Amino acid sequence: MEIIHVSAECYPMAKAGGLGDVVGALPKYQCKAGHYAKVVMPMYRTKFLYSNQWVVDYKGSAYIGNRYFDFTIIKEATNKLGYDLYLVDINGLLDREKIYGYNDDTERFIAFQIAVLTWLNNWQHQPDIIHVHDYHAGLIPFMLKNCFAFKRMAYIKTVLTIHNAQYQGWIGWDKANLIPAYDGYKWGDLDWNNTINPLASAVKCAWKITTVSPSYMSELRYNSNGLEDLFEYEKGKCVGILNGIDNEVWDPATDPYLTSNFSVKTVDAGKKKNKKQICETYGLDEKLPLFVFIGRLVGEKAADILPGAFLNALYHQQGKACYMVLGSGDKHVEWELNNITHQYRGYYNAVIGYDEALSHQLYAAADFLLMPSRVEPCGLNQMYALRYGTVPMVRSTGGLQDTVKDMGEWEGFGIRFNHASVGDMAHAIYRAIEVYKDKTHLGWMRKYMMEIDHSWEAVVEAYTDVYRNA
Ligand SMILES: Nc1ncnc2c1ncn2[C@@H]1O[C@H](COP(=O)(O)OP(=O)(O)O[C@H]2O[C@H](CO)[C@@H](O)[C@H](O)[C@H]2O)[C@@H](O)[C@H]1O
Repeated sequence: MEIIHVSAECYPMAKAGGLGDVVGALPKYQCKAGHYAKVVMPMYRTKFLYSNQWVVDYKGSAYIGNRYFDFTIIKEATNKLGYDLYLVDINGLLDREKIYGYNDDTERFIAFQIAVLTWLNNWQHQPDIIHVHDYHAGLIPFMLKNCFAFKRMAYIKTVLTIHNAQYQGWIGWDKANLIPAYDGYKWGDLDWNNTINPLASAVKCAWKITTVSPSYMSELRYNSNGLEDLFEYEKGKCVGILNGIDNEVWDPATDPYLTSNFSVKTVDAGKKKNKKQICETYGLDEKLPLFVFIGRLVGEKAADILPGAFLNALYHQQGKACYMVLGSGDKHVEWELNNITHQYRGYYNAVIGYDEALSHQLYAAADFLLMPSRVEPCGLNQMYALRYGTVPMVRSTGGLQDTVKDMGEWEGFGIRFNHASVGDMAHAIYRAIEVYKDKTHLGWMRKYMMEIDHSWEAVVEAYTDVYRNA
């Protein structure tokens, strides 16, 4: 099948979180399975753009509202990612340093979607599937079905994958003219609660919907930032498919970012070397268990409880553990997390920012990875942790409960807790410090975790079934 993935992120071109990881890997494994998968995304000014070769694939123009714009589609010249990567260059709109966070993000992503459809409309043939990811590409199913300019493609099957339903891309009706002319009777397919809601529109118009774990699929029917009734109504076309991870990128045996590579057989010694390097760099005690948090510092990840939880643990478990944070997001949380560094030197450190290399080093060095998420559609961090022999400590929600079994259960290998609260985290940290003393148990868990298969190879077939059903 020929599949076009449309997304705002794709690793290694541009990544702000897990969306980038998934869109960067799934097409590669679909191609390996015999499909012809491609990715099209905005052209941001990233390092990957400047360090690779590109060829022009298409030049076109379109309108967004009454603004005329030219665009160019360029293609990575060597197929080095294992699939064709296309970038949409719209001068002045998409060619920026960051992916999100501009006042005109609405215009940017609508123009991106119009450019993608204008490009596809000029193909001689039609792809089998247009696979859109999250709300940034969420207007495509509506535009294909209802915009006069794209009618020729109205029957191309569309699949929406929801990585995060918290963000829906709300647009006021005063900006409705940004969407190309469409059949006016169909305005309801754009609307949710008197607002244009790109995610809701995609849920209504896509032929099939997937979420990134089965538990999250059920959760959306009672917790989806206002779309609960819609998910209940559309449940017939929804499927939950647990994400995979790219075992080639995330492999402790070959990971170029690590001080010392290791495998299942050498995990204890390998982790020790990586931990030593991190502890030396960040002034921590390598003899103590190392707890790490990596992620966006936002409410969904329960980042707001981290400062309290760390202070509590640092006080009550004095001298028994070290903690390290890598993340960015809410400014107040960043400030609080930074502040602890001065109070508990030697036992705690924080790097505020985004650092891909350091994230790999931390998965390898840590003994425990904290994920107290309030909402976690799938979660990739815990799967990376498993692969690097790091015990995940997760709140029982979404994909976290689909992938982590508490060590109190038969063949359990992680630590689970029920509430995103300082109390629950304190208890979880206490349990972790206890198990750290039992080297036999810890060693068994590490080896067991590293052998769990979360590869994309095992997942690709589930997506193929969804495409076939569409
Ligand atoms: N400061 C930093 N420096 C370096 N790396 C950092 C970083 N902050 C985050 N990362 C990296 O970003 C990724 C985060 O992925 P997650 O899946 O945990 O969360 P996210 O909420 O972004 O993804 C959403 O989409 C994914 C994919 O479907 C779902 O798994 C998830 O539940 C959903 O919320 C990981 O690769 C992590 O290492």
